[in-house]
Amino acid sequence: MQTLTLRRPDDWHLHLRDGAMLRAVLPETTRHFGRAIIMPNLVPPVVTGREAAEYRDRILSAKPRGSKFQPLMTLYLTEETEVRDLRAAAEIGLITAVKLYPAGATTNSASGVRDFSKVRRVLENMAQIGLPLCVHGEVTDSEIDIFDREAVFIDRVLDPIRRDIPGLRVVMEHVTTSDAVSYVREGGDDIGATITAHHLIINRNHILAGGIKPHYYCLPVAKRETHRQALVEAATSGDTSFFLGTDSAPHLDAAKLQPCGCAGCFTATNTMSLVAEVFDQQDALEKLEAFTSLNGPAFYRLEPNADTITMVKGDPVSYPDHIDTEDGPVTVFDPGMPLHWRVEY
Ligand SMILES: NC(=O)N[C@@H](CC(=O)O)C(=O)O
Ligand SMILES: [Zn+2]
Ligand SMILES: [Zn+2]
Repeated sequence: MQTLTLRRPDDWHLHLRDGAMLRAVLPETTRHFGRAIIMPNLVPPVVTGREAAEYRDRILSAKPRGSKFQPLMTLYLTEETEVRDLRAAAEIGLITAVKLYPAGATTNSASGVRDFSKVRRVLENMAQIGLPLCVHGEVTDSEIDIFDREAVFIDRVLDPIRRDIPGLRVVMEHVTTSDAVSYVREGGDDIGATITAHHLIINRNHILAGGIKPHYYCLPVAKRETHRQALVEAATSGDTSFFLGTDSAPHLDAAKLQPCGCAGCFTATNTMSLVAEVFDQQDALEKLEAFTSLNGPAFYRLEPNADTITMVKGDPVSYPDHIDTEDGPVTVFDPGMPLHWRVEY
């Protein structure tokens, strides 16, 4: 039997939501992960230090008994974000990063940034104190094709910001293109990128060919196969700039299975099996720990988790096809292929 022992993994991009959804999805993450960067796109968003502290407390109260899981909080950057509040939250270790959503780019991003000159002072302060900016990297202009929005964002928004504010530490979240992979690979120590499990597995055909698959629809939308291959190459290369951020984004099935369904794949339940399968297929299992457990902490200047998990290879693993919440089911991401690695308890 093949086994693999890894430092306990972290999730550097996670949506937990709130209320009934939080209670239902949190155990799916705490089962395997030590820490996670918690996305602030609640309704209304988590904008101030006080709101982040309150949200952190709600997460801690929903945590399964005995779990040592640590939520790493973020603030949602708006044009009104106050430098003083942000610096105070960073100083006491309440927040680990700040999240930039271009207004209108994705789920619950209406309060995001429209005019980047309005957040310049905040970004300068973040550069001074080394507080990372997590970025949803897509332009929102309706005339830009949805498959080009990430690449155009790099040229028109991200690169100018990074030139303007040297020393700003940036995580390009959920990268989906070879353009982003190259930009991050050549971008030096102040830029990293998260890659999701689902973008390592699906390309745009999986969403559209042979019938539309709402559960594969997420933002940034999966691109053509050559881009998926670039992501797999980056993740399995061992390059320290790339680390796991699941972007596990639960939505009720009732909200996804609509004429205008919302964006997000829910992968918290089977992430480690998904990612291990991809690495195994690439003959790169020796690089799995770097991607899931070491590169992320190194970028965020934190220690890796002290404890480990063990994964075991065997007969195909089965997962529930959905989890139940008080408000209805949430479908678990189906990779469309057997998964052979499971986390042992
Ligand atoms: N990824 C998604 O498709 N959706 C995320 C938002 C995001 O991460 O962009 C969500 O909050 O549902
Ligand atoms: Zn996003
Ligand atoms: Zn997300």
